[in-house]
Amino acid sequence: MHHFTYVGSNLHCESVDLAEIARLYGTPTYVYSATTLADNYTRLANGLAGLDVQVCYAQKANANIAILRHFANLGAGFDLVSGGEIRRVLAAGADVKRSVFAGVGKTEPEIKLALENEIFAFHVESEPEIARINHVAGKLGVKAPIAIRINPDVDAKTHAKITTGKSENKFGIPLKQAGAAYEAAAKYPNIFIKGVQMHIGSQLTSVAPFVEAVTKVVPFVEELKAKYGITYFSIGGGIGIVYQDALASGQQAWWDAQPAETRPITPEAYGAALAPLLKPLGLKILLEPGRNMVGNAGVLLSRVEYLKRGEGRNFLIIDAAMNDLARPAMYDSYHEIVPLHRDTARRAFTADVVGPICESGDCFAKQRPLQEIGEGEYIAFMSAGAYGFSMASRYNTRNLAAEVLVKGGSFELINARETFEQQIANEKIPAFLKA
Ligand SMILES: Cc1ncc(COP(=O)(O)O)c(C=O)c1O
Ligand SMILES: N[C@@H](CCCC[NH3+])C(=O)O
Repeated sequence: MHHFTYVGSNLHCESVDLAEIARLYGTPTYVYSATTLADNYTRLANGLAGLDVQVCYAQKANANIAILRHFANLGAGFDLVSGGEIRRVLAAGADVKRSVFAGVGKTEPEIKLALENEIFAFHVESEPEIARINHVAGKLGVKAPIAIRINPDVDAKTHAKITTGKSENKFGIPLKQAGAAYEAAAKYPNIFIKGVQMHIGSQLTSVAPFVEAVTKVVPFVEELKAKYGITYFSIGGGIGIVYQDALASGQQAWWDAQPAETRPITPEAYGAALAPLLKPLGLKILLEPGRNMVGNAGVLLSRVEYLKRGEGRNFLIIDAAMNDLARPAMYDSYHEIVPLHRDTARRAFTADVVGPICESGDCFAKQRPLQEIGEGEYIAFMSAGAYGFSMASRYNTRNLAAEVLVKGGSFELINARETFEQQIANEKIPAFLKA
């Protein structure tokens, strides 16, 4: 469920008219619902009620410090993949002690920063990384807590670019080699074996691959508990969200109307399927959800610049582009596109919705049925809260979008639109070119 809905003819986030935000701050602008964010956190934590659960929100999905603070206030830690992400936790005034550090390429300065801030654990992705963590911990005179990321070789049945738990993926250590990796880790003087981790992919739309992976790994987890006294098992993130029919899926009635076999995954179904497998372990269970926490809590607002009527094709040219929301260009992913002002009296038409960037890939939707809409009107991309702003770039010297957080009837800018001065500030012309 989410809190984006039409009130009369106008699309609202909670009780704020989104057109008001578009007019006030301009576009493209991301808008997030604080209530949806909180609901998503609570539903997931409650889905595994009865277990000792720690939610480590995967910050890569949306790293705005206001959102981090909101989740931290609710009790979340974070799943981090860079020194920059550690710095964001600190900037949000949150605690790194409840956070884990993943990623295949951790550098020495990043490991040092994590240790200095007493990271909950490193999620180790290779044997050479264990040696490096041991070395940095030794220099600091501390013991580094680690968990090894297991690659269970399970098909997550998601997009090839975001599946991570197959043996051909670069992530983790294969289950068959993991025992030896733990034995090697146990020999290092500055390493403390704390847990075990896995993450099989993103945007999973069914619980079956999660069940398969957990079932496959559980005997090994039991062995690790007996051998090393590990205290936690992180089952990663990956729970998918609804992209098609995103607006309707904000209503309970929509979920109830879906046939049981094809009903999209919910935190409740995820919890119900996994809790019985996890409970007997008697371990703390870490979850690393990203998309499911923020995806349906955000929209991207954009303004129509031109309606170009091509040969047998309409092009709706808008002021957002692939640099603002890269998912359609990168993964051919679908985002529902809706007008901020709905007018049922208007004709329907189909259009390619495109941005102003000089690439044919700068296309959000092809031949999309829409209400006829024209210059100066606003649209919203639904389900844009995850991997939207966090993947934005400045391609074509475009400034990064603004971000706004709504709660009830209030809203506040949580990231002002970048200016060209800010964008260019770090660049300089070297003296040898100033002839
Ligand atoms: C290690 C790890 N944990 C958690 C996540 C979050 O994934 P998602 O946003 O699909 O929940 C990712 C990204 O896929 C990841 O690589
Ligand atoms: N960036 C991807 C998800 C990657 C998940 C990160 N491990 C997306 O937009 O769907």
